[in-house]
Amino acid sequence: MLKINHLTLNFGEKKIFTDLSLAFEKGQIIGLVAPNGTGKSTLINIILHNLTPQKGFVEYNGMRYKNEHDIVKLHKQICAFPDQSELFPFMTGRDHLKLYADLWNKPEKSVNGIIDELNMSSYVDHKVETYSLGMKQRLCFAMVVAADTPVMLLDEVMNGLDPQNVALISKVLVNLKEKQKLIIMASHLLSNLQTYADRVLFLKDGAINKDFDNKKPDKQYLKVEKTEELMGFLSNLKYEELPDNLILIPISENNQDDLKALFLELLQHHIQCSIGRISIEELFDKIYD
Ligand SMILES: Nc1ncnc2c1ncn2[C@@H]1O[C@H](COP(=O)(O)OP(=O)(O)OP(=O)(O)O)[C@@H](O)[C@H]1O
Repeated sequence: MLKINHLTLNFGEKKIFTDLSLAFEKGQIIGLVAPNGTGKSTLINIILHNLTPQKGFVEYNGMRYKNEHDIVKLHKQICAFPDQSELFPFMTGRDHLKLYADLWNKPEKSVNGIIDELNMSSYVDHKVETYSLGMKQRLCFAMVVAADTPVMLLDEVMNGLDPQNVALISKVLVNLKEKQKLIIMASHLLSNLQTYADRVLFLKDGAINKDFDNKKPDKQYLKVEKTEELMGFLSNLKYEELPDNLILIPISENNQDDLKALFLELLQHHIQCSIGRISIEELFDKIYD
């Protein structure tokens, strides 16, 4: 569906992405995770064609940003979460929603359903200049919902929201995913990604350091410290390696006899291990420590 092919982008001497390739499928929530200043917004801006990489290209269903015609066609398919500074203070929230529905050729009446779904009816007919931070944030999200594009790019959508509104937006995100939208969200709210993201990408040093499959957030792993001795016992097993020498062996994805054999080796060689799930927060700490 959406692909990023061999992307390289530098700001002067500063390397942001080096030969980065990624493919995304519809009907998924993708979490984009990294410490401040790593490149999450830059990646979103490249997908939107606000930034042109030095090398590589973005592709959506075979279309690429080649000329004005392609740019318009692609922008019909991709909508980004607007920045609050892009809102017009003297317009109402409803005006903004109608504007986005209109720009993306969506029926104006869809706006009423979005207002109800996002619990905005008490303020949506007031001017934006009277809104709190969280009310504006909900409006910006509602504008993306009104555009109703197959790809939705959400940079820090949960910023400034109270827990009830985080839960509300998360519920709408799940509905959008069920309608086969591709949702890419850069976020620092790791517990929220843990619950809702299907896949979490950890950006580091110009590349994806970890592409974590989070479809089964309760998946159990056997966790063992990486040593030369241990690696000798893993030949038949599926495992993942984390940057700080931790080996994760997914229990449900391995043959039970192979796991039993590994347990015996661990016992005989006095190698310590533990069993449990791995959280996005734990991965974050390990990758960026
Ligand atoms: N237009 C620009 N010119 C020069 N450097 C830039 C530009 N835009 C971003 N950068 C730099 O690129 C790096 C990545 O920035 P980016 O905004 O993508 O980070 P981020 O991961 O989204 O951070 P945050 O979590 O703070 O939003 C930063 O070091 C930033 O200073």
